[in-house]
Amino acid sequence: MVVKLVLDSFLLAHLEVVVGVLGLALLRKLAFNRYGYGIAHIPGPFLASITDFWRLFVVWGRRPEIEHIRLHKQYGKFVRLGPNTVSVSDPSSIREIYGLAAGFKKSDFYIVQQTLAKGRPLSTLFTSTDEKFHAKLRRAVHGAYAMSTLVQFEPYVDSTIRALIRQIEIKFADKQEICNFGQWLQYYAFDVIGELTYSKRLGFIDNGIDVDGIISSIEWMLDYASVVGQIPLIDKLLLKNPIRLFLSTLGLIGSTTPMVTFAWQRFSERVDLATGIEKLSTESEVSSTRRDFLSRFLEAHRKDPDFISNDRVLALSVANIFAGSDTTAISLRSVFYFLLKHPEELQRLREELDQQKQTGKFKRTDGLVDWEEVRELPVLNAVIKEALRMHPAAGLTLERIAPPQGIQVCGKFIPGGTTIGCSAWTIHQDTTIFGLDPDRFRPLRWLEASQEQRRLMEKYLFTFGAGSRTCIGKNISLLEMYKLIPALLMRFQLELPGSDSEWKLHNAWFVKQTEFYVRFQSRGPS
Ligand code: HEM
Repeated sequence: MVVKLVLDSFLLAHLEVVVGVLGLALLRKLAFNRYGYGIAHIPGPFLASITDFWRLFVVWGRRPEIEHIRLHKQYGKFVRLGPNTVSVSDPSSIREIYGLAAGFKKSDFYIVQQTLAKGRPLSTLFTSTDEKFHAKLRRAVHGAYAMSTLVQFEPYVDSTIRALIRQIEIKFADKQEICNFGQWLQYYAFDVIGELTYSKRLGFIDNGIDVDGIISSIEWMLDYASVVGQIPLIDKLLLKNPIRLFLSTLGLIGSTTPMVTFAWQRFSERVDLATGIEKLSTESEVSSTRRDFLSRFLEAHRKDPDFISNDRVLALSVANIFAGSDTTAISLRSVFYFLLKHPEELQRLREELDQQKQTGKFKRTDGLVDWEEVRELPVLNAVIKEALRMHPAAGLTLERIAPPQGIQVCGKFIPGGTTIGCSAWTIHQDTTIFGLDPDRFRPLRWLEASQEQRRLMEKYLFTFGAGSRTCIGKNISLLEMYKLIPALLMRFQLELPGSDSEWKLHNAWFVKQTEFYVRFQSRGPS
């Protein structure tokens, strides 16, 4: 009490001095931010150079990709986005930053995305920032995602496509009701991941609902992580504050993320938690032949139980759901939306598919197509690549930390510890690679380009990232897209409710589209 009184009277008597000292300390910090990190020569907004709150607010505005494109147009290849943060939009920097031996590691932005399991952050394949640990984990499971396993995954994708078609027929085709197609594509992406991971559709499509609120919980997490991830320290005061985590480990408060609860339930339905071995139930009699992700992760567990522990198996499944569902839904929405906005492109694709069908190239009689039949179709290829270029799912720079000794990027020295990265949204605007009209949806650019130009366009398509942390699920997502798009286009006539219908975009790390409505009409039996 006495101490407080003395302190109060001191503060009152010396208020100006106290304010002056604090002001000086703040100025010193701001000056250090601007000049102390060794990147003062990199241009960018003044506010960005003195405080990370600038980029936090840009991201909070929910359209940072527009700001990033604008800034690169104004300042060139290098833009300073924070006191210690740089965005690069030169395609040749991709190899330098993300290359296998480049020596960069993921930034703390990814730690903010770590979901919690009983108060412990889960370090997954996607969110791990320890590159050695990551490399070992990736080696242990990469076979599960290899191109050669795709054929074994096809039946799982087929059954989900059939379920989606059935629902569209029942609810929307030839009816007045307009389909919230964006949402159904999300149900599709979640159910496919469920099928692939657990051999079990999770019920998004069958029930037409967000099962266990899992989609909205991921949405909440992305909203949070995208903003807070700009100043990761804030996460330690909020979701990952030590007191909260401690109380959660004691079970006094619940902090387990719904996505983890969800993955854990699926996991414990299949695995005897005491032994870590798959349960033998009538349903899993097929387990000897079942080759879904979970059984592949459990195989890795049997090979190296210490490293691939039960928790790691859980983390691997969570990474699939987190990284593979929204991203695929976003990409599918882009394909359909851009096609519907460009009827001549839709027509070109329809003609390609109809011709394949009429000439007996599609063997199946159930209206679906096999991966082998569609993976090389030129127009389909061009449409998908162009949609992935126009609207990459990840809407911020893929942040990395420069190695301690510093490094040259595009001829510029970047000091060790600098956060640096490229965003697909700015890379894909590069006119030297993608042509003079990069903001137009023009699949023909992929067909008209010379062999050399196409090679460059493919090389610098950054939608799936690059290097050691490149998307491990790319083949799976392509499988999901290459099979669904023809199946729907051959079965239905799709149109936007009005010629001026526009989707809405919300960039919370993943650039999600909403209000994408479509009318369906049957095209007759296939
Ligand atoms: C069109 C759909 C997809 C897009 C656009 C996409 C995009 C990306 C990107 C950009 C990264 C790199 C992130 C970074 O460097 O910061 C990534 C990593 C990853 N993706 Fe995908 N992804 C898609 C589908 C999938 C699917 C279907 C799965 C799972 C089956 C998946 C699982 C992962 C995982 C586990 C990582 C982390 C890989 C690592 O660090 O080793 N993704 N994805």
